[in-house]
Amino acid sequence: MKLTMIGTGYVGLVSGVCFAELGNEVICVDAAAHKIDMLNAGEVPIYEPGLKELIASNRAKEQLSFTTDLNEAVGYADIIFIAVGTPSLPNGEANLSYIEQAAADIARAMNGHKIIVTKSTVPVGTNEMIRDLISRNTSHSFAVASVPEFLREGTAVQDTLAPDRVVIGTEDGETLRTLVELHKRLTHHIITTDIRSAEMIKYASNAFLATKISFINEIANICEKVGADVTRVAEGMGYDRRIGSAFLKAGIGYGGSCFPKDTEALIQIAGHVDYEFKLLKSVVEVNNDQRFNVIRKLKEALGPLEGRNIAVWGLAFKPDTDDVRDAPAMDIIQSLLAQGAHVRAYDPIAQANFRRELDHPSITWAEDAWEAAQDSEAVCLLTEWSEFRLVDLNELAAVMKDHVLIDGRNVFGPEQVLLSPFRYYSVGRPDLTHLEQRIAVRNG
Ligand SMILES: NC(=O)C1=CN([C@@H]2O[C@H](COP(=O)(O)OP(=O)(O)OC[C@H]3O[C@@H](n4cnc5c(N)ncnc54)[C@H](O)[C@@H]3O)[C@@H](O)[C@H]2O)C=CC1
Ligand SMILES: O=C(O)[C@H]1O[C@H](OP(=O)(O)OP(=O)(O)OC[C@H]2O[C@@H](n3ccc(=O)[nH]c3=O)[C@H](O)[C@@H]2O)[C@H](O)[C@@H](O)[C@@H]1O
Repeated sequence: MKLTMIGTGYVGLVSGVCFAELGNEVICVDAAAHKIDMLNAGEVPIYEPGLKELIASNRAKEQLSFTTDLNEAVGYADIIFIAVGTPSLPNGEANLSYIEQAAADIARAMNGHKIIVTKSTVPVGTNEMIRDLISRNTSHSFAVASVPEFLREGTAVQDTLAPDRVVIGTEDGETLRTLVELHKRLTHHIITTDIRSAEMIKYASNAFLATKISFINEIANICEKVGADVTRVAEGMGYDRRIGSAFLKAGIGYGGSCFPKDTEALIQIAGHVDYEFKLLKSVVEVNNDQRFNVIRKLKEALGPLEGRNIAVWGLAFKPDTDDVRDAPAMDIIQSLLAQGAHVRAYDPIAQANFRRELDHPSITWAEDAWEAAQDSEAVCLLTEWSEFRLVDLNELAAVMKDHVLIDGRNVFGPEQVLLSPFRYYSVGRPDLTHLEQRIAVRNG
């Protein structure tokens, strides 16, 4: 089939490339000329494992191309996917201006019947708004559908080629058959539904995953006070198939371009129909506070932070991405700076993106984890990049001025910590900072 993808962010680019990989002819279009220039030069504007290779092979097969010319791209295809951003407005609602612009652009460029599919995460009712907007601006026939995207950054290619499910919301039978045909090689789990339910499935899924994270983070906070180990608690809960083990990793809270904005947007969607989503409001509140446990633990270990050298390992909101949108590291570093600390920051991939968002004379940008730790009094591990797991804690201690380790992602095991001089703070695991407890753990 001939497909056009509007927007070459994570969703547009990865889905476009994966549809090409399945044998479709795909044009990806973006209004940002610098992204298209990069893609045409063989570069990839985002860091996503496996993506560069797939782009190269599909361009070589002439299955995939990139352009800024939306007229040409819309004219060429049978199915147009809208994959533009839907960031938060200051009040938490989704900003639909990119969606409206894309819909208006499509309407003007149409040259015959088109299927217009929204992949972007949009509030319930948005596809109907898109249908109205397009019908006011074209005389050609068309159908709309909602096919929300569930990929995760860092594993986007495998998530797209082998999704848990595909949701197709449309009220048009022929459109449904075409979209099922397009997606059936990806999974047997194709859920077909009305448009409004499809739109809601996306928000409900992200909100539920965010709820699991805030839930386990609260359990972790209680574990710290009662002397239980949240990693064992999560394991014990996760074997119950009704609960499941995924998304029960306690840490410094969720970040990224989606959970924070989509939870806020769903609270607003509910509010517009006079429903107060109390549970989700608490999920957000818990998440917004969880990251500051890092600061509390630092103060417990070091006292006032003014003039202290604090190393920060990991700036991306999760490993295997260079995305720093709503990364917990942003708030944590701002808080450190506000308290007069010197920050020595390092991330293997996301450092340049982070620095564009937040730079300060009191931040030293390190070339590697060791340089960040040099002469520091504490290391705060905020993103669980695999290279951090391999660090020998005794070698690390040797380059530091004092030995505080705040492990925001529970990367290190008690056996590594017990043999090191660190005053170690994890999330929801038994306190290893006092000698008697260390000896008790060591003796089993
Ligand atoms: N990032 C992710 O992992 C996921 C994102 N989503 C949703 O997918 C949507 C897109 O997200 P991202 O890919 O992260 O967005 P993004 O903001 O990274 O990229 C959107 C792209 O669309 C382009 N664009 C905007 N208006 C345009 C127009 N009228 N014509 C042509 N290009 C235009 C922008 O220049 C930009 O390159 C959002 O609604 C998001 O919530 C859904 C699942 C996963
Ligand atoms: O709508 C979206 O954009 C996407 O949002 C998330 O994907 P993503 O944000 O890429 O990454 P996740 O792996 O979900 O992680 C989100 C955040 O939660 C945190 N997290 C995740 C899992 C966990 O157990 N604990 C935890 O703290 C991560 O560190 C990260 O900060 C969803 O997982 C995707 O299904 C969805 O498509």
